Amino acid sequence: MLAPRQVLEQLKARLAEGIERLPLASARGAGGEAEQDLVSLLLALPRVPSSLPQLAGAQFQFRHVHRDELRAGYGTAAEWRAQGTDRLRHLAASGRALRAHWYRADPDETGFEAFAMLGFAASPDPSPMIEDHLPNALLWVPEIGVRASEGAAALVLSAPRPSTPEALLERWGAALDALVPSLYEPVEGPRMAARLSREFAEPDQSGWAELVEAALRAIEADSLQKVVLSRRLDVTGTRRFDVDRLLGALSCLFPSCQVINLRRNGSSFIAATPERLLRQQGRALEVDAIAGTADRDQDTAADTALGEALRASDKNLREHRFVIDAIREALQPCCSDIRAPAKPQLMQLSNAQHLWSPIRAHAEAGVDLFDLAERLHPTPATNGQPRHEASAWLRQGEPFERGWYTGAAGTLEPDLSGELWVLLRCARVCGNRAELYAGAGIVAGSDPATEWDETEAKLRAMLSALQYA
Ligand SMILES: C=C(O[C@H]1C=CC=C(C(=O)O)[C@@H]1O)C(=O)O
Repeated sequence: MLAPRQVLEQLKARLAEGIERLPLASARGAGGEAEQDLVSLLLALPRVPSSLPQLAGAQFQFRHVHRDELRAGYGTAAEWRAQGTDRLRHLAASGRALRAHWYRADPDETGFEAFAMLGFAASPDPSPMIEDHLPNALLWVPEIGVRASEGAAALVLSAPRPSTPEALLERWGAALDALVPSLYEPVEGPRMAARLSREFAEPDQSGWAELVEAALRAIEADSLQKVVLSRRLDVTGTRRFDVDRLLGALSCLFPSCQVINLRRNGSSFIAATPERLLRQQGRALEVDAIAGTADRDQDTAADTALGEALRASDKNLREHRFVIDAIREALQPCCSDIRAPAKPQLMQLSNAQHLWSPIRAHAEAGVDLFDLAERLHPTPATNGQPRHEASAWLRQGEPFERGWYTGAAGTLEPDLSGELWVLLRCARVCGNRAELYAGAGIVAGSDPATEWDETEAKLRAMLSALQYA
């Protein structure tokens, strides 16, 4: 097996030759310079990375253990930000312009593609409080991307053009020096469990009960059918949280979830989410409807009984049905062959089990990830039904801003297909502080105390991992 130094030397030796294959002069004439031209060079990595290091500066990571997939991005080759109700339309315009001007070379025939990160906060409303960490909505092409699946891996080096071979050799050479040796460092194991102190909860349990009662009154009055309420919990640890270890612990505890890290301006937004907003591959779509939750039990018979009770629960099935119906309605105008299973399946995680309906559909020609995100987000799994009434009710009723919690993030391919995950089971982590978020769907028949316990179970996902980070 090649040593990290040899991997770096091999990549650097191939850099100049790879750069020669890129068209570096701008092909655009006068008047066509408003949007960004990009070049990307893909280089095979002779070894799959064992770790994704936390380097200084902006970076993102997506790792899914069961799917054996990882994607990471470091630094910035290009980015676009947007906010307000048209945020996705603005980013779509940039993405569509980029699609026609993104030149890629894959001299090693890795078969991988270049990629960008697309993500956005729960609400399109601009917020200075959140802006200092992540902008409201962001399309971000990293300077150096890492991509691995099924035992193969590649680096994707990207830069704006026009450029020169000398400039790229210097810039990408430095980026490889900073990243490659640390891709093969041994993964740090978990530490002894640290004590976490609960510092601040919004709402507290009695405020939560009032909020649930108010939601039930709105449902009784027929102005809402479902609304998803959430809470924020701030904790401090007895030591600084180590983001690498935290991501490792989450991947270990939740191997069927997408573990995400979005790091900018000194803090990390971290999630281990079971819910995919959508995956588009060509014209094939997969969308998850996840809603309806029960606890787990260490005793197998008791655990099975909890799962069976969940699948038979009228309240949970109604909560779930709103999500399926809204997804169908959102996809109908631009998709055909929309198929949902007759009955929801059970998705079992280490802290909770959910009702889950994987929905499949076929997108019409020309429909891309931006269109689909705009139509689907937010589903009643995180917002409510009807959509606009539930958003308006939450804006008035919820005592804090959700920020990126219940927003979405994922990766976009140059053909504008890709994958987005709903940002659940998440925390914003900075030093020894973490802000955690969790919510629960309220429908007629919901009980405030049971819903509180459900949010506690959801918070446990991140709390248990933070202890070992
Ligand atoms: C809003 C959250 O979960 C959603 C996703 C799955 C199950 C849910 C539920 O049963 O209420 C929620 O709709 C959260 O985890 O914060």
